[in-house]
Amino acid sequence: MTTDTGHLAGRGAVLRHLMRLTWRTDRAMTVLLAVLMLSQTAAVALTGLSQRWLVDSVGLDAFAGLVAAVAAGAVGYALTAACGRIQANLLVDLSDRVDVKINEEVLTAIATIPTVDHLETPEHLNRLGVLRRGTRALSGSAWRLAEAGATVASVAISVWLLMDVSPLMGLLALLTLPPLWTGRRAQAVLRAARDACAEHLRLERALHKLCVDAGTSQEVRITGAGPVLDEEADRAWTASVRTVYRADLVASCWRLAGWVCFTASYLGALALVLHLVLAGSATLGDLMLVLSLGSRLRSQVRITVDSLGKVSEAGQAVKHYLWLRTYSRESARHGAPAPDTLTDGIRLEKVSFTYPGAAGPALRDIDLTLRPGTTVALVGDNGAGKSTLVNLLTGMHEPTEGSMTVDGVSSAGIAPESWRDRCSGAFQDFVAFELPVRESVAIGAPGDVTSSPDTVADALRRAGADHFVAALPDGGETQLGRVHGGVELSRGQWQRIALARAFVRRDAALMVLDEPTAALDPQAEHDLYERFTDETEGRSDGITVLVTHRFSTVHMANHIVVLDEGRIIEQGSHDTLMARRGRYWKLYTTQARGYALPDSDRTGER
Ligand SMILES: Nc1ncnc2c1ncn2[C@@H]1O[C@H](COP(=O)(O)OP(=O)(O)OP(=O)(O)O)[C@@H](O)[C@H]1O
Repeated sequence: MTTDTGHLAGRGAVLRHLMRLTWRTDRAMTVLLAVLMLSQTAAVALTGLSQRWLVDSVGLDAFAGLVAAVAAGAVGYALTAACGRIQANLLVDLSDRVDVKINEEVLTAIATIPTVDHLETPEHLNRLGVLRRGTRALSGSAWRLAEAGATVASVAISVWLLMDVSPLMGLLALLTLPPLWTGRRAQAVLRAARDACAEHLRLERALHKLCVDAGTSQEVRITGAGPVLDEEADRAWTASVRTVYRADLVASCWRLAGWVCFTASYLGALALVLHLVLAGSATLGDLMLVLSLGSRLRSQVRITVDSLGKVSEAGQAVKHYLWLRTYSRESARHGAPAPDTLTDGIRLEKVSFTYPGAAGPALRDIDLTLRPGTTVALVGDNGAGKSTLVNLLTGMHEPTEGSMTVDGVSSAGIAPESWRDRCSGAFQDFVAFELPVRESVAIGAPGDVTSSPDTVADALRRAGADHFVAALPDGGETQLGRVHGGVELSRGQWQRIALARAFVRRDAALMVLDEPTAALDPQAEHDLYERFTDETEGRSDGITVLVTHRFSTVHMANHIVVLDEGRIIEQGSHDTLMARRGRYWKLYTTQARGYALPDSDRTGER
């Protein structure tokens, strides 16, 4: 009960918020729409009344009354037709604009949640999918509700006029109940189906995207996986269509049942008035009124059912919107600002982490100290937990157990956006920002004064991108990316731009380089890290965390951490770990042996 009340209060708050949003979007149009809606309600009453006057005046031979009735009917009809058309057009336009604002709100909420858990949990992704598809319904929901309210008012007027014929006609108001109730049942069935389809629709979109996306379609074509993916996507689509189809069928049965009740009761009402007319206690005008208002009542109830249906559709989006707001509020952390310079560094004590919904932890009992001014390399087999550890350090995930401190302050007590401002990073799956070169690099420190042309040029140089950028048609101002008619780069060149983006924030407290040179050749990677190590040698505050599988690079790090199945199995300097002849030694010597020249080649060299 309390939950229901809270839920209703939440829905009320969302509705008020939507109304404010509509009002702020266009006040004049909001007022105009409200006036049009009221005019339509008045027009309904006027049309009904005019029909009654008309028949009564014919009976009484009252010419003036006849003219007045025709005039009132004409005004009522004109009002209904004109207002309805204008209202529909304006509503589409205003809803479109409110939709843009709601989308902005939703995307901002999704993007500003400090961690990325919600983007990796299927249940949350389904909710976000339904919400994103439902923003259009949300944007018009306040109007739909107003429309339903106005129609209910016109139903009340119709019934009041009918009661003039006979108080028994008041019972006609009850006619509206079955279609309204069954309409609600139908909507509940459709809502459940939409929720049930979310997973299938998400899968279908993801699979079809793989086939048409420029980045993935090449592999899909070469491997010939297209038809298999297409078939899988079709299966997901068919499952979704079947669910909706079944729900449509059930919903139609509910609606039909409601209208059968309505029609039966209406015919009963007509029979009653006919009986009254024959008995002389009602006029032909009354019969005309019942005929006219009765059929009008039917269209009013249909509009109300439709409007409430749209409100209910929006209600489903509201449910997920409320969840997003609550989730975003509960995840928000307003901690202290991150330290300007690190003195103690980052410490992890007994840290474990389990991905949402995962069976077991990806990291267990991690004890690690990252000292300022050092480069720490994370090594280990695929799936050992290196990227997960990087994600914890940057705040993309929070430890599920243990503690992480930055200069002695718990990471949970530091404002996430402040910590992110102190981090920079380059990744294997980098983003190719299709912007002019300078912007594509400067975006690494947005709003930062250090992103001046000189700083960008320096970052490009450190990333080894200066030579090819200088050769571009407009140098640093060259537009990148063929989608915008710019210059297309090779994957390695794109990766160097991504590295420059990481380097542009020179004062980063934490720089994570998670296999950011996978697209570079080994020599280029070696040169890059050598230059990078030389340049950062004098820096006493920043921490660099490096993930790479190339041991020629790893050995340059001050501290090396070896992970295996989510645990740290060794850590120390290159020399210490080599002397220990443990896993690091084994990995290093195996790779070194792979690069060593056979004796015959050495002889040839000499
Ligand atoms: N988003 C996720 N949800 C659930 N499990 C995940 C997720 N990402 C990674 N994992 C799991 O966590 C474990 C560690 O993965 P992680 O990506 O950290 O390994 P890694 O050492 O970086 O591997 P690689 O060298 O292949 O990049 C793996 O078992 C992986 O299956």
